[in-house]
Amino acid sequence: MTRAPFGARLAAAMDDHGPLCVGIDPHASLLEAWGLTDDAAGVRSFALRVMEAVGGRVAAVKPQAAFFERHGAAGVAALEEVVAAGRESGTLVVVDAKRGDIGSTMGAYADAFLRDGSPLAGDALTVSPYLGFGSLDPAVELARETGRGLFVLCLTSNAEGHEVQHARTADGVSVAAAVAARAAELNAGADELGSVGLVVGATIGDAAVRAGVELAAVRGPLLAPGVGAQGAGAAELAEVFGGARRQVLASSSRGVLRTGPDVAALRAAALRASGEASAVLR
Ligand SMILES: O=c1ccn([C@@H]2O[C@H](COP(=O)(O)O)[C@@H](O)[C@H]2O)c(=O)[nH]1
Repeated sequence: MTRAPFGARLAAAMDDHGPLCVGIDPHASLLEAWGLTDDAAGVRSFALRVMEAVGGRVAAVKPQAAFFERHGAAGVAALEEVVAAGRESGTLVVVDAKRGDIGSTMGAYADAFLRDGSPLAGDALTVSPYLGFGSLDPAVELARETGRGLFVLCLTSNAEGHEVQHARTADGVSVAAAVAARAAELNAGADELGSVGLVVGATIGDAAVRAGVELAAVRGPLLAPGVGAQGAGAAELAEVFGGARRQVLASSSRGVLRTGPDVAALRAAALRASGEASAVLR
């Protein structure tokens, strides 16, 4: 199937709907709060209700694969339904599975999440470069071939990320800066926004500056989890992203999901979060 590159599709979606990605994280506690069972049927109802509320109204959704996988095959089947619902509503789907492995195995992950015809293939996948950036090559190649995108973990929103991401290579460059530089190389030929993005937490304060990561130079999208439940808001987005703010896709899961299960309330929360992100990022 021929489709425009992910970066171009995401840029258009953010222009149309604002720079918000709604995370679909069916935590056990949220399932209980929504009156749903903590099993695959509950996860399915939860996720499809979020899609009903926000499909066609926000730039992207980000199902967190772990919350589906914890319910086995039936949970994974629910994730497949979310991917299909995104396709039907025209909302981009970023599957947050954070895959990363030796190249030969990475090829199999790429087949699962990035190959046309796979029921788990959304529009983009989160990947981990911490087995070496080159180990991601099979995913990079297949994503390019199929017009899909990648978000490579760079500066994550959790405090523990620091010990790996701020470590220095033999050249004195931080690991995060080396990851960002490799992503920038892959985006070199892109017209507007490239298709190889980074994950940069909205909670990291001045860490990009301290790690020498030149966010704008990446020329790809910057997925920014941490908005809402992890404490980041407009001020934090402005601080972290500065001159790269137009590349940012802010991501909020529990901040929106807590307002469910009412569809209208979920939709209102998502639109409010999208408006707040637009005010600072667009
Ligand atoms: O650095 C990262 C990378 C990914 N995440 C994921 O985003 C959501 C955050 O959920 P909230 O409820 O909005 O806190 C979750 O799926 C994480 O796995 C992240 O938080 N930080």
